[in-house]
Amino acid sequence: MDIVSVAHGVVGYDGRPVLRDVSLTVSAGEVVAVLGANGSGKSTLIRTILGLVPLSGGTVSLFGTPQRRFRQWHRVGYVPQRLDAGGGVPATVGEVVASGRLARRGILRPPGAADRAAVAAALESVGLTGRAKDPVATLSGGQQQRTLIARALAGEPELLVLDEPTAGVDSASQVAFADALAGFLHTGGTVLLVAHELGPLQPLIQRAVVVHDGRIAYDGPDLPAPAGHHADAGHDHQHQHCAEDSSLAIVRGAVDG
Ligand SMILES: Nc1ncnc2c1ncn2[C@@H]1O[C@H](COP(=O)(O)OP(=O)(O)OP(=O)(O)O)[C@@H](O)[C@H]1O
Repeated sequence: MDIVSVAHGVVGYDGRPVLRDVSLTVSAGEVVAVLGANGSGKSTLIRTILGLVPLSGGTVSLFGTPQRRFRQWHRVGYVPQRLDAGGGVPATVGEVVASGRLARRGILRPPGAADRAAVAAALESVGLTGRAKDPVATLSGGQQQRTLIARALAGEPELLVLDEPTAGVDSASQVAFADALAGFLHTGGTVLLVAHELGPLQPLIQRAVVVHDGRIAYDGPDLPAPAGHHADAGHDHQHQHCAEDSSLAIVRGAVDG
């Protein structure tokens, strides 16, 4: 079954086209990375799939249901692009992760054993067991990102959508995240993620979709080769041009051969 299906999707902001006739399907159990240069429309594509940005043309279906009629949002986990952790979130790690259960249990019902077990399993899967009582603000950026991933996993989704889950994240957290993702895949999950650099995620990715100027420029199994020192997991800061170069290399490869 197609978990996600976008057909001829057109999206614009204030009349300015950002996605132009985009079609994409993601099947059950697939791990698809959306790659492309800054501003190419990657975030817009996944936000459109989630119904956070309206289509001005085309259709989106989730789990075989047209998005406008889709109500089973507990089947979808979403980790948005990380905000710079400036302000400090006054919640504990445990509270943030537990909030990922709300769509499952309904706000009025107190958490039960299944909720607590799911939260504990999610914390464990990202390597944050023991940090549940710590305020999120006391964690490193990478650990905060892991908290958000645990929050999404706690909802026991079937589809996980992540916007640059490893951007600017320390290498230990990248590895912890890759392990969590492998565990999620083992349970039959489907993953759609936006990435600039794949790093430790690379072995898990089965398919790359390259967005270029609001269109799908490549969709297939070839992933960008890790480039030189950029491939080093300890290489922490973001090099946007690297992904762009890799994407263009893929596109050229697709055109040439
Ligand atoms: N809410 C918004 N309102 C107006 N324009 C927007 C909005 N969000 C994104 N854009 C613009 O749409 C274009 C595509 O943005 P988008 O965030 O989808 O790209 P991206 O490929 O995810 O980029 P990045 O890698 O920088 O996250 C950009 O020109 C961006 O400035």
